[in-house]
Amino acid sequence: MSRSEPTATTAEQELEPMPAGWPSMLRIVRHGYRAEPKLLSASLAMTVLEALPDVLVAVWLALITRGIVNHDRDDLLLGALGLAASATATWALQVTLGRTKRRLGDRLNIYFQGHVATLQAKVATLEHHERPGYLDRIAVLRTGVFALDHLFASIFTMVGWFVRLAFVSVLLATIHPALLLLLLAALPLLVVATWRPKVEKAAEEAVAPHGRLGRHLFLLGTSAGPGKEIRVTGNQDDLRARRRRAWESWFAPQRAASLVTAAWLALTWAIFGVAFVGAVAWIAHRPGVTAASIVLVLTAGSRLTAYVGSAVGELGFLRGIWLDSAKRLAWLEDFAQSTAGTGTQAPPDRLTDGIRFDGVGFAYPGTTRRVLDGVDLHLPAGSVVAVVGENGAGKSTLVKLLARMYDPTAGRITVDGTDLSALDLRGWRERISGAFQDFARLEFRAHTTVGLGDLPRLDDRPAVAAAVERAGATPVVDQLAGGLDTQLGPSWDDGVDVSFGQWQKLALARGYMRHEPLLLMLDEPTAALDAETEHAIFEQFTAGARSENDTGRVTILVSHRFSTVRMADLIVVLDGSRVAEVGSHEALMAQGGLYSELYTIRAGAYA
Ligand SMILES: Nc1ncnc2c1ncn2[C@@H]1O[C@H](COP(=O)(O)OP(=O)(O)OP(=O)(O)O)[C@@H](O)[C@H]1O
Repeated sequence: MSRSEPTATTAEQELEPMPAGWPSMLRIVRHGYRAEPKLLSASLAMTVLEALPDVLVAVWLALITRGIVNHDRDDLLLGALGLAASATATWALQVTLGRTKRRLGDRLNIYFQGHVATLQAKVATLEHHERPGYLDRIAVLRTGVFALDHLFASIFTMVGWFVRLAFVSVLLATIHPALLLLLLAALPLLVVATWRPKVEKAAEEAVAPHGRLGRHLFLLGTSAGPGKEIRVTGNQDDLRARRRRAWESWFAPQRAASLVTAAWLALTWAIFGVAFVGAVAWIAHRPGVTAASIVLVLTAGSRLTAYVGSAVGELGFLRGIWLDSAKRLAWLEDFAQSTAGTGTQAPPDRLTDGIRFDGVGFAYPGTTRRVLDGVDLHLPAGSVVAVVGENGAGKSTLVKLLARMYDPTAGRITVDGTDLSALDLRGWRERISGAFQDFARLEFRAHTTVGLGDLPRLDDRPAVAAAVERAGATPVVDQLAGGLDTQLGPSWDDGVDVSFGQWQKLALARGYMRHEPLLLMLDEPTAALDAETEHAIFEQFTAGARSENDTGRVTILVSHRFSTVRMADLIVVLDGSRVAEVGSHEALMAQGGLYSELYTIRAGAYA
């Protein structure tokens, strides 16, 4: 295996364990009951009822046999009528229950999709999108959520099989109590059936990173964008070999686990089979045994076998798929809750002092390397602050801490003297705004795409037009056939696509929508634009930031372009996770340190 490929355990390393299975399942059932109490109760009641006529078939067959052997017309008639009644009741219940369950399934499906989407949006941090182990959990849940309604179908079926098992056991006990020992013989089977999916799931989870890598490489090999690069570099064969290795590393351990558990299952089936044949032989050889009781043992026993088999299969599904989805959903609920933040203080209306970093250190969850260390900074109210540094110096991380996508692991950040973590998270997010290098392409009509930057002013056309103007996106909108009313995104009716840079300008306009933010974060929001355009946009912006700034807004600007950076009031130079220099362009140039060195190398190329 290549050193760059993931080891099987990396993803789940040091993650908090998933919640326990059965309590999670109970939680999901409670959700289902809250969402659809009537349909759920009706389905359960019918499931229990449905078991009775099915089991009684053994009794009717025994009666018919006794009627034939004894030439008893009453037994014969009763048995035949019972058989007909059982068949009719089974059919009627099956049809009604089938429809009810389908309706319940559809409704629960909609409910759970909404619930998972809401939970994902509620998670206040980015951790579940950035940490490999969480990505695995969410990826499985994303596909699993479409099947969560089946969990209920599975539970009903399970309940049905166990009710049948109980009925048939009573029936066997009426022939001879010793026949209940057959249930004991079924126990190892049920134990193995419960254990098997757990082992297979553990094997699946251990190799999940290989699966993710395989899918990633497959997408690389089959998508247009990477396709260009792969052909130019001639990497096809290497990628194909890596993908094959990834799939093999993913598949082989799972197959091994499956073979071992299948062997155990076969053994326990054999134990049950021997016990069943033994029970029939034993009953047949008992003195005074009647043909009717042999028929009863045979039919009840074979039904017992069928029920055990079905219960085992259903238990496997329940344990392997539904229990796992339930655990993931319960985890996501807990996770969303844990990231909600405990702060309650409202952010100030306007900044007077600004934002301070006191000894701030940060390591991404699940890692030990500090990507920010001992950061002391004062970002004065009303200022435009540029953050520069080499790739990986921690610029975006600093921005993420300010947006509270993560909390510092050491030190603290304060806003006008109040700890950022003491502020109500939602309240703080409502007072910040931003545009980022990895922006979202929101495929709506252009005015919505921009207006979503400030939900309360979504339909405020002048506000949208002003934001478009400030972001230098007016030419983009002018070029659209329907102006701000144009549908963006080629996959929609009348939808048009715009270039990467144009999407980025619209995203920047979205970032400018909030008119009174306390903090505006611009993390390389114009990286796709040429240096002159970026320069022009920020020249206009910084002039505005100084003249129309009633809230003491701090603007953080991350850029690699020194022609833009030099316009800032304050420049923070990050180097190897620490703040190397802070000051105005002139002061830093006079200092002759890292900034002046970088400026001299780079500025010539862009300014
Ligand atoms: N989600 C993450 N999990 C673990 N490490 C991360 C994560 N995101 C970033 N890092 C690491 O943190 C360090 C700082 O990353 P950051 O994105 O803040 O750098 P940057 O200065 O913005 O870089 P660039 O100029 O390339 O955008 C890098 O070494 C990066 O590998």
